[in-house]
Amino acid sequence: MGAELRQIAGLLPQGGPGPVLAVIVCNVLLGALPVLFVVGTSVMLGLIPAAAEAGTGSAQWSAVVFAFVLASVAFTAHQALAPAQRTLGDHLARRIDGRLFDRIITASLRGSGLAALENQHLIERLGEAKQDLELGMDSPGRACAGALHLISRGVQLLGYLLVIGIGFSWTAGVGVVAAVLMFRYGLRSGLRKYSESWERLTKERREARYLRQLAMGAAAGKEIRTFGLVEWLRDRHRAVYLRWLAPTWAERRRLLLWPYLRYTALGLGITMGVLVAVASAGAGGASLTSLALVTQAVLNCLRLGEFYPESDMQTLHGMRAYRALTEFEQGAEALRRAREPVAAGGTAGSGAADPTPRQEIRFSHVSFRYPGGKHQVFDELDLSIPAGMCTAIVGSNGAGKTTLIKLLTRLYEPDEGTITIDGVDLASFPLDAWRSRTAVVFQDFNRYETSAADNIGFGDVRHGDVAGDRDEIRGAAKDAGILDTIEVLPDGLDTPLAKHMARGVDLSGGQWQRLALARALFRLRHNGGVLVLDEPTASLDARAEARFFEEFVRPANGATTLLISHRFSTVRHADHIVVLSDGRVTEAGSHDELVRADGKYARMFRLQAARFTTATSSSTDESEGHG
Ligand SMILES: Nc1ncnc2c1ncn2[C@@H]1O[C@H](COP(=O)(O)OP(=O)(O)OP(=O)(O)O)[C@@H](O)[C@H]1O
Repeated sequence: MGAELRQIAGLLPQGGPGPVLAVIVCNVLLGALPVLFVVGTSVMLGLIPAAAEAGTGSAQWSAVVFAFVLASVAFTAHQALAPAQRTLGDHLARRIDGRLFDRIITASLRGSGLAALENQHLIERLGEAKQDLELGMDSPGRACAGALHLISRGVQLLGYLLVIGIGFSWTAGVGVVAAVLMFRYGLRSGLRKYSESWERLTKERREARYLRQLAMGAAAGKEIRTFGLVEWLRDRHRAVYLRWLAPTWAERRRLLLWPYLRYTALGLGITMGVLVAVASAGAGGASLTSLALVTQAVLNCLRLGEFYPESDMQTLHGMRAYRALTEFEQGAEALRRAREPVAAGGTAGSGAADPTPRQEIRFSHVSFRYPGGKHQVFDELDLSIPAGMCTAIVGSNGAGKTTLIKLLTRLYEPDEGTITIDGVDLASFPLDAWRSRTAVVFQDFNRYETSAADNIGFGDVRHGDVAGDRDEIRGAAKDAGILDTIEVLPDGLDTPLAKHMARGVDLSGGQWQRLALARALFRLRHNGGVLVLDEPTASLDARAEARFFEEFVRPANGATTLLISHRFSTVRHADHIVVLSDGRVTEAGSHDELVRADGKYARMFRLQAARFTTATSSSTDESEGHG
């Protein structure tokens, strides 16, 4: 508890002084009022015999009425304040969780590189933090509110200690408080151990969650049905769930039940002793008031040994998300320090601040391995990408083509070697200046759930209002061959591209790909100099693919284009073709040169051409049918 309370105390200021103070005051009152009620009712009880004798209107009678009013006010105020405890606590929790959401977003977006977001351990920690915060049941905000709610129980305990101590005996008061603390200790330590064992089963819970997600998603749903995986999925989920449930129940009995019973028995023993002492004091002539006072105080105290629903689980589990977030922040920071460029960049050695290539982009002796990765993706890679032309990169799966783009866009830095622009180290240009020159269509491009205009305008948000530059957006859409599709949507360029939004629609895979191309073109129109295309025709139909080079790559005139594709019908038109294999360039030249050289490129080309010829000779012109 100590470490958790320290973390909670460190987080509390995030809630703001006003809300924290309000929760504290509310809890102090909620703790004091029941004690006041006990005092009021006990005093009233003690005064009744004398008041009955003196009759109405006597001073004794007025004293009874005063004690009654005091007890009633205490009772009513407690009833009225109890909902405020929850409301104020909720408000504080939301404020603190809101701040942590900001931290999650900041931590995720921090830095210019991608290493933290591609690190399995860190991304899991981030996911855990996000999930607990989103659920909001045992979040750090709830832990803070829960810890402050403990004040109310603490004030009550202290009040009863004073009542028993003053009204009867300090030894009895300390004994009862000790019994209560013992109940609580048994309960809390059982809960804590259970919570630790729960965290040990994270792997099983994650797998069960993953299987549930598979069952509920449309994307996976297609394969699950067509491959007949329904039974497999159901059985697997049940098995994983039981694998997680069985030890959980065993632990519950071991960690929660037995310690709870042991400590409860001890606490009850002490309490019984105190009650017997109170009873014998009563027989020995103690006053009615002190007898009522002590009996009520002892019984109410006993109730404080129970589970606190407003605090216990929250303070035990709530800080899990905070720890996960802190771990992500620290891990990401360490990765960044080790692997990332200084985002502001340095000054270009040549004195030129503009990184637009005029002669070539060159990879010289570049070696690279992903952080924590087992194998070297590049080993002394040497590669020249001539400026103003289209260079195509081909290679088998896993050869490192996408990694090459990540290095070029400086999402990662080479472990060794340099990338230069016209002889100047790329790392010496300001990162923003370089990124603003590059337009990239990634293989797994984003599908933004916003309007079609935004989806294109995101290509260059620095151009004022994202969707404001309508003519340019239309121009880019036209060049990417998607304008006709957009114009027939319910609200044209303003149509939201998400089915769950009002008047929203979804596009086909190929239409989305054209939209991603339009986004890159929009950037080229404003700022580009380098165009990077990773599998840009993967979802295009045959006719669009055949025309892709002429209609899309050629018009990007003057841009230095890097094209990655497995489709040789696209690749063959490139000015320069490079074959990547085993982390190095094994062949380079024009299509004709490489075919003449009769190496790997020629073999891959012939293989695809032969397939195409066989396919087309055995069917009618299928491509026309899809156009
Ligand atoms: N984030 C990552 N962390 C660790 N290893 C990675 C990561 N991304 C890719 N790799 C590994 O790096 C190697 C190169 O991957 P890359 O995605 O660059 O290949 P590719 O040539 O683009 O493949 P494909 O043609 O299948 O798209 C592969 O062995 C892959 O497993």
